[in-house]
Amino acid sequence: MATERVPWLVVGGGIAGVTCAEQLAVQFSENDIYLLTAAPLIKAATNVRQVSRTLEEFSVEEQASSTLERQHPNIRVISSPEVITEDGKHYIYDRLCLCAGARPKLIVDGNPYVLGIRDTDSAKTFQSHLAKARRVVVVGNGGIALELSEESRLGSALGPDWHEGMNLKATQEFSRCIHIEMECEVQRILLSDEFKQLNVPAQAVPPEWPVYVELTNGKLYGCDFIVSATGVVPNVEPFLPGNSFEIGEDGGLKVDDHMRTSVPNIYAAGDICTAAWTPSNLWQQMRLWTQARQMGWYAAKCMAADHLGEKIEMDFCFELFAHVTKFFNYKVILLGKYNAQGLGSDHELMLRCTKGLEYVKVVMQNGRMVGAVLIGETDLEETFENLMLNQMDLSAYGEDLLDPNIDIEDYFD
Ligand SMILES: Cc1cc2nc3c(=O)[nH]c(=O)nc-3n(C[C@H](O)[C@H](O)[C@H](O)COP(=O)(O)OP(=O)(O)OC[C@H]3O[C@@H](n4cnc5c(N)ncnc54)[C@H](O)[C@@H]3O)c2cc1C
Ligand SMILES: NC(=O)C1=CN([C@@H]2O[C@H](COP(=O)(O)OP(=O)(O)OC[C@H]3O[C@@H](n4cnc5c(N)ncnc54)[C@H](OP(=O)(O)O)[C@@H]3O)[C@@H](O)[C@H]2O)C=CC1
Repeated sequence: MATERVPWLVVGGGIAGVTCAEQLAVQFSENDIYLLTAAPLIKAATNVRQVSRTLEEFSVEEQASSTLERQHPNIRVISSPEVITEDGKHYIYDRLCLCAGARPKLIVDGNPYVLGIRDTDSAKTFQSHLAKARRVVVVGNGGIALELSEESRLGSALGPDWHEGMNLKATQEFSRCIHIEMECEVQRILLSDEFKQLNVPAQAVPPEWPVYVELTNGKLYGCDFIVSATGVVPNVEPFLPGNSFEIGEDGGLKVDDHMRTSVPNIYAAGDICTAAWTPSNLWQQMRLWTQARQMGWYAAKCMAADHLGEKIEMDFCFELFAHVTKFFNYKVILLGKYNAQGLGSDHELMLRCTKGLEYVKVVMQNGRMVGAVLIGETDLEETFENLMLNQMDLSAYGEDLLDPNIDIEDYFD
């Protein structure tokens, strides 16, 4: 078997892997950085804009690997799926960072009527199914479900604006309405033959669909196909044989505050990893593009620091959870414990809403602001971010905090 010794090896051409390789390439310009990826195209963050101390916006571009190699002449991209690659080459590394992402967690595996959306190929499959569909059932209540309900049109993980430029049109009948079933789960999925054996009266559910979902609230819906938008599972399997990685509860490779896995000299970043350090009170891991970039960058800094025997502080971006995105064409900013995650009943909520314009929710605990959801052009992100980072006691301000007649920015300057 051909063996090559490489100082720096990064696996995965998604945002975490590419950011990590780019950072190493800048820091060690005299070394070759090897980026190994299964897909022919890589993902790069472009037009990065710092919105505030912890919030950043950027576009994600799918690029040929040659573009990355042109920008960083010391990066070598190898299109192959393993550290022992398909063509039999064996890479021995000094330090390795695993950034192989995650895949959709489907409600059932192996059912041809149940689709997940992750990469360009799965989005295309979804698009072709949708073109012929009269009715689609979307299972889940997260990012993808929200984006799908927004438009009845509808390699590496897709990300912001993944549906732009895709003709995601269903048949006319489907375009007419969105029906939401709350507080229930899918009990079972029936193919049309199985459904027929139930002898359901025709007027209750017209027996004309290829697949049916039975919900825990007793309702039964027929549809052309089901989208399982129910989160992701980290892609750890290819790396487990022969290694003793510690695995987190959510199936990711556990990493410490230096992005180190439990195996010496192997780091991990992005969707594949589980943050196993004690987090700041205002940060939580979510498998997002933003965090993939931050972790990829920070992993490279940690690999470099360990190599040089230097100390490194936890990066500031892990102080406060901050995510900016768009839903229904509204700017959406999520800060800190925006959904009162982990706070139990020990919190208060304050709301301000102007229909069609803005929605502001803050989460307070012991008079301190610990989380916020800002929808629309509220212009409050920087002030709220500071209030959360400072943990200033705001009890005296009460509901004035959200009074639209008070210029809160001046107030706390
Ligand atoms: C439909 C959709 C919309 C999304 N929208 C948003 C959004 O608006 N905002 C946001 O912040 N996040 C969004 N996300 C989440 C975001 O895309 C992911 O969190 C992010 O892309 C994770 O980056 P990553 O680099 O860790 O993994 P990935 O982007 O999945 O990259 C993994 C890379 O590893 C390679 N790979 C996998 N296995 C191997 C192997 N065995 N050997 C070699 N290479 C391998 C893959 O080919 C790929 O290049 C969205 C996700 C989806 C699916
Ligand atoms: N604009 C953005 O920022 C976007 C981000 N993304 C990211 O892409 C990834 C994939 O998105 P998505 O699949 O929507 O994942 P998310 O993690 O966003 O949401 C998964 C949803 O599925 C629900 N769920 C989990 N298991 C089941 C089940 N068995 N039956 C019914 N519901 C279930 C969860 O409910 P519960 O909460 O109760 O557990 C949750 O509401 C995520 O990392 C997401 O953050 C995707 C699209 C847009």
